[in-house]
Amino acid sequence: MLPPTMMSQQMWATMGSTLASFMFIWAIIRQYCPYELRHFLERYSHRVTGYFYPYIEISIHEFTGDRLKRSEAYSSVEAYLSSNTSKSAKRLKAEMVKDSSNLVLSMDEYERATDDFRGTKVWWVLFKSVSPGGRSMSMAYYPDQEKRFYKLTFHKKYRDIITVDYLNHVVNEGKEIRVRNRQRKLYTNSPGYKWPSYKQTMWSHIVFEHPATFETMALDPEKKKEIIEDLVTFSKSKDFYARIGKAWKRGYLLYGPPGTGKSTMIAAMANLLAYDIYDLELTAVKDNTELRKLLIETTSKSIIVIEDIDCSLDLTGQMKKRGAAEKGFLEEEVKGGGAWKERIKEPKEEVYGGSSKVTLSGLLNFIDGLWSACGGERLVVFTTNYVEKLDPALIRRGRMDKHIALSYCTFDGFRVLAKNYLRIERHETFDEIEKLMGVTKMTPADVAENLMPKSPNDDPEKCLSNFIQALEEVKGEAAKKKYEEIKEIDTSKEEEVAVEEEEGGGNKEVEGKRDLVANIIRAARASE
Ligand SMILES: Nc1ncnc2c1ncn2[C@@H]1O[C@H](COP(=O)(O)OP(=O)(O)OP(=O)(O)O)[C@@H](O)[C@H]1O
Ligand SMILES: [Mg+2]
Repeated sequence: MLPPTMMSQQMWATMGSTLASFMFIWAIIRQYCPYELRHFLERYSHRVTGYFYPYIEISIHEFTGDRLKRSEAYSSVEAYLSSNTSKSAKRLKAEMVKDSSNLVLSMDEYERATDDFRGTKVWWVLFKSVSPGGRSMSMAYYPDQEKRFYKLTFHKKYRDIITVDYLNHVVNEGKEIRVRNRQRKLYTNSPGYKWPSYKQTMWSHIVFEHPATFETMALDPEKKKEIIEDLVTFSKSKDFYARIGKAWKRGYLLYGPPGTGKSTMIAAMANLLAYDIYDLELTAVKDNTELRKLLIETTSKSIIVIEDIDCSLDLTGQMKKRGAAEKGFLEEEVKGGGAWKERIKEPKEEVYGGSSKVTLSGLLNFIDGLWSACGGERLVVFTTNYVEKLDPALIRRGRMDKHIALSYCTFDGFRVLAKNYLRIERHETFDEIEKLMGVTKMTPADVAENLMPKSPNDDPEKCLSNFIQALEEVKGEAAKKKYEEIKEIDTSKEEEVAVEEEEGGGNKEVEGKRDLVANIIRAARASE
């Protein structure tokens, strides 16, 4: 059977005149007949037309009920049609839709578009009706109200396939298109903020526009490939997680010295998967109940981040006692670096009225309790400089499924940064740089800083020579430090030797050490 749009001219003419006569008679009846009769006729006229009109129509309105919220179904249909029917529709409109990152094309009003679903043809039309404005009883003026709705028309013999399968397909695909095109957000729970009762969410947000990608990250290529594959596999595993009965989420623990790219990697993850980020400031959370509320408000396709987890929560009961001892540990860890001193982190002050009552068990519940399954498709990422300080329960597999160590910059990492910063892939100085990087410890943050032009006239050659100089300095500093340490041991040993020699014996170990110290001093002087 032909659709209404494709009937022959003659059929249209016959139908048109019948309809006109019918409308005329109907107008007279409406005016003169009593309400009961009119109501009866209205009910049965639909049935009568149903006998000779073999099409079914479904309307999807933009606003329903109180007009406060746009209908989800309408938005999904709009997104679906914008990508699927833009080829068949001839009049389209382009708009910058709220929360969308680019121009969105959609069918213009009264435009018809066809779609094909498993060999079944359907027709979509966007209609607009205007209800006239006027004055209310209080004489306040209210404007004309435009109501838009999509009308879907299909033959009645396809009722089941269209009302169930096709509509589901349209809504699901439309939702996915909306997620893909949306403006991504960076959410945070502001510390100490008193949430007004009318405010519906505990998160505040800005548009997320971090430029980091895995391509621009200085990371061992094998490791990079492994992490990307892990993330992409996760994002495509909805059915797998459902089959094994596990909530669709995955925990990542990123650890390493400051400036090795933990925060940068989170931004790269979000950009790879087009996820939002919820940056959770744990010390600003009053208690476990508030933590759960925050969790419930997060949406799917997002990364929940807790940075410096060791500084955020008294996981071992030792947080306040830490300090100097850990600083010492960290200095040991990053002694090869330069700018690390400013980046050493103190345990964070609790900001919620000075008494955050979030406990370890509250946090464990947050990660994998019953509530954690709400929303689905989420990554939970913890970062820390002190992985060994964390409670094993917190980071066991299943909670933090993947542990990623980020460390000092390798030569491969340097090459990525040289390509990003200087647009150089190969240079005669690279061999020397490779040798120097083999014996020094420099974080990617320091490498990046040293590759930056220091004046407007610095060309890539100059930046590379600055970098080599910085590597030499780090090497010299490390050698000096080693020398100081050995000298210290040596002095104490010398005292022992003096006693032993007085007693008539020699000490081979100390003699060996002396040679080593002499070599180190020579190396340190050479590098100065
Ligand atoms: N692996 C990397 N690749 C590219 N750039 C990096 C990398 N690591 C660090 N950087 C650069 O150094 C800066 C600091 O890095 P980032 O903030 O990610 O370090 P971090 O590991 O999170 O440090 P912290 O432990 O102090 O939070 C970044 O802005 C980035 O420019
Ligand atoms: Mg960081």
